[in-house]
Amino acid sequence: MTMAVDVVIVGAGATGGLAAKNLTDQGLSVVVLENGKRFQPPVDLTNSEANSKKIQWNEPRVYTGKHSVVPKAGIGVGGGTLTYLGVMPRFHKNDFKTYSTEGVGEDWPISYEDLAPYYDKVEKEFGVAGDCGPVPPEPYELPMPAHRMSWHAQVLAEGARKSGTRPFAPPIAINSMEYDGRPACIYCGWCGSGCPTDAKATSQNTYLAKAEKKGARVISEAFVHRVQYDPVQAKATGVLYKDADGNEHEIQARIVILAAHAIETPRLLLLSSCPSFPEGLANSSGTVGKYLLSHPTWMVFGTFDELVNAYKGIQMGQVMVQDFYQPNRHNDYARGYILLSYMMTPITYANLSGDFIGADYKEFLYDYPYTAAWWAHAEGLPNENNTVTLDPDVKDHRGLPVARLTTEWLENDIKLAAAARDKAAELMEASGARKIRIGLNYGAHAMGTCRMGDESASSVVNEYGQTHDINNLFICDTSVFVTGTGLNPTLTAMAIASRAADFIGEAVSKGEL
Ligand SMILES: Cc1cc2nc3c(=O)[nH]c(=O)nc-3n(C[C@H](O)[C@H](O)[C@H](O)COP(=O)(O)OP(=O)(O)OC[C@H]3O[C@@H](n4cnc5c(N)ncnc54)[C@H](O)[C@@H]3O)c2cc1C
Repeated sequence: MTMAVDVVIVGAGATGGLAAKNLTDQGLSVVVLENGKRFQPPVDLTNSEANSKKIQWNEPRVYTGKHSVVPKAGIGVGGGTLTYLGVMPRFHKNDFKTYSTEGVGEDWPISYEDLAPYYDKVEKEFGVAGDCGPVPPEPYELPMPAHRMSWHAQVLAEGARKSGTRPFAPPIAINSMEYDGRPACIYCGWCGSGCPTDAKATSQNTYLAKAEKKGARVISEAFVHRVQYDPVQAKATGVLYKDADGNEHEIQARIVILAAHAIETPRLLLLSSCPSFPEGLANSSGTVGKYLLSHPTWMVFGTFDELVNAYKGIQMGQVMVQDFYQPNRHNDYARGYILLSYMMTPITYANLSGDFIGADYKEFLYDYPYTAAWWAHAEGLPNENNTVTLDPDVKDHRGLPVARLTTEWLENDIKLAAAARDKAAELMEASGARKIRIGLNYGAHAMGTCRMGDESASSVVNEYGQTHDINNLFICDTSVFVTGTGLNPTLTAMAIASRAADFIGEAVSKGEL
């Protein structure tokens, strides 16, 4: 099958869905291609932890390097938002200027002020509840009030307050009241397995649903394996994809947008090498796949004499501490960290235990209903050697090389994460835990790999996600991040995508694209 449209978007996740809605509203014909299936959450994703296997990226990848990274990627119409936990804080002003403020990382070509109107817009369109907290980038209001803290969050907040910090209910994209036609949360605790009530905002139940009503087409089980390039026009001309039966299709488009997340977007560019771009499409800088960012994190568990039943309620972020986020020159590390409440369903709890074994492990499992948990979440600085490349040996079921991830934390990352872990343990003790256990240490989230910048020699895209090399090829997912910050990434990725979509619409109306 061959089809011709104005815009083809690869990936129906957080940013792809948003771009589809925005560009459809601007009158463009849009097709979104998604590798995963289309689920009906109330039917397909009800009350089973095993569901997360259906909606988390489940194709092979190769992990190398000294430290482990869990890219936290989704699959299916809705992408990562099907399984994410909805914590949606704004980045801070100095997050965009780490080099000028602390001499580490790099400055972004955009500032907080560039994104502020888009943060505001996305929070309203998507539906975010909560407070901006005691140290926001600027005071701001969210469209829904905060959720009442669960008992788990109250236990953690009490210790945090006793220790002199200011815990608060952070922004979270789960309805605290009926909003935009979706119901209020019933606190069933299945957020990560796919919200069965639609109270959690996903790309599927917000942007994509609206885009499809206006004529956008979302094709699921469509794996894009090549972006087509015409050297005569110096333009991307569309994409090739394989359907579930392995049949080949082509979509021709004036504009190609990659929104496949920070692992699959660079993989696709590397798979799309051609005589004009032998090292990967739009990779004249050689930076496609480099500077893979993630958050160095530790799980910190505290077990109490009384039942906590932390699995009741929203899984993550019913309480956050951001008092240690601001850089402080008295620290022996740069940047900052946050603490987030995080209690998971039983199998994930068992997996996040780290290396407890034998009787210790048995006791840890037994303690589940008595246990509270902080997720200590720090910033990992950009490192050119942290990469996504094509694995030379392992192929997917289509015969295509899979992504190979290489990661190593450097000294600052390790020190910062350790400070976050120790602070979480201190707060847990102040809450009255009788036993504190340090669980898994891993790199969470995936960002970077096609970073934005003003210089075409050292970055892949400009501030609007437009590749320096090919003016009708855009990237609008978390791969464009320059630094990872210590905060959850999705709201910022969506704000960037919203700004990129406005830029594309304007360029089209001026006849520039
Ligand atoms: C368990 C979990 C919890 C999380 N919790 C939070 C949280 O609380 N807060 C937060 O900010 N973030 C959270 N995240 C991360 C969040 O999901 C991602 O940051 C976000 O979804 C990234 O958006 P994206 O548009 O870049 O990519 P995604 O939303 O991942 O969408 C990319 C889509 O592209 C598809 N795709 C990939 N390759 C191809 C291809 N070649 N052809 C066709 N389709 C393709 C994928 O299947 C996927 O659906 C969490 C993630 C997980 C897994």
